[in-house]
Amino acid sequence: MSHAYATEEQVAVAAVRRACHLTSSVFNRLVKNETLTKGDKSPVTVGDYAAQAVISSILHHAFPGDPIVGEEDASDLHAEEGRLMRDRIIELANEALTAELGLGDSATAEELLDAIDRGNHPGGRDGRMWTIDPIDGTKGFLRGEQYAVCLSLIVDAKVQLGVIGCPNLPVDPVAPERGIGCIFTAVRGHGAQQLTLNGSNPTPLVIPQTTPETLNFLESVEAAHSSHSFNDRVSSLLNITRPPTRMDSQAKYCCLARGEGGAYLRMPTGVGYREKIWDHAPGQVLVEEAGGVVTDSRGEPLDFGLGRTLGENFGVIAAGKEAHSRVLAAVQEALNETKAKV
Ligand SMILES: Nc1ncnc2c1ncn2[C@@H]1O[C@H](COP(=O)(O)O)[C@@H](OP(=O)(O)O)[C@H]1O
Ligand SMILES: [Mg+2]
Ligand SMILES: [Mg+2]
Ligand SMILES: [Mg+2]
Repeated sequence: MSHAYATEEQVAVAAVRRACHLTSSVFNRLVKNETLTKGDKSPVTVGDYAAQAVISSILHHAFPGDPIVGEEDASDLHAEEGRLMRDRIIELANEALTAELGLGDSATAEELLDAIDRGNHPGGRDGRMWTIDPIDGTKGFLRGEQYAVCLSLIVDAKVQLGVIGCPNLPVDPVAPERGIGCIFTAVRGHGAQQLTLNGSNPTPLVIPQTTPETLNFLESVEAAHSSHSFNDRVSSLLNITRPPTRMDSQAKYCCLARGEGGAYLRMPTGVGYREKIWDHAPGQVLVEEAGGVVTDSRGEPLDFGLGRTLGENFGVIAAGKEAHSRVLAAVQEALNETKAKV
């Protein structure tokens, strides 16, 4: 790890590992009153809050001056109704923080809620900032399917480091006996790799060439998050015969980076939703460092300097270089068809 972000990468992998152990152990013990519905109707669990507290505390310890753009905030936990959840989050976060990192005595409830709220940075074009998505794909997490613990370092609006932990993802899709649980890391200019969940056995990742027979789309499970019907249309324009692979979270970027699927296509459903930077920053650097290309549906790069969101939603196309240009052309053809209809 001889590069400018070696310390950041080491700290980020340690933080993601800790959070992955926390979330997978929480899943087996999750009970009904440990999930809330946020203002935008999306779910959040004690696992999301505790994992953000852990990652934010570890980052603060190592890089006290760095701002954080984190998905969660502790506002729903201050009220009396939030007390049971709050106690559980504190217990889980302290278990994870004191386990092996030697961060000293247990943190107080106030310190951990502050750690969660340190994720309130507005983002922007200048300087260093971290993004945390403590559980990406909370719906997948609740179903016992794919989810990801996602961390990135953005410097002057460019993602320099991405670390994604996927506790439920098979280590090797064609060798199920190797078990589940992987961590993916990428540093701009230094490649992408997959590690085991305990941080060992680094394997470099390079996206292979695809043909229409081997190409298929990776897409969200949730129809509300991206248009399944648009992807169907693009598939038929490209003569893709394999059905799409539906999977929650940035595990889609990880699978793409190691040669599964061939293209990740996420087109807006038309409800005016703005994509969040923490849902794409680590995936973008991972796919680019594995030799792929990530753009919106116009072929423009994603802009991580606009704030907490990517701005107006033109969707996301991620694929290997050659597949990307074919998919982009088909996406534009499908968009033109839609325009011609209205
Ligand atoms: N209407 C919408 N359109 C696109 N993305 C949405 C959305 N509503 C929620 N999301 C985002 O979709 C993410 C999950 O992506 P996917 O569908 O690929 O698993 C969620 O992340 P969280 O689960 O971290 O909240 C959330 O940020
Ligand atoms: Mg969420
Ligand atoms: Mg997310
Ligand atoms: Mg999340």
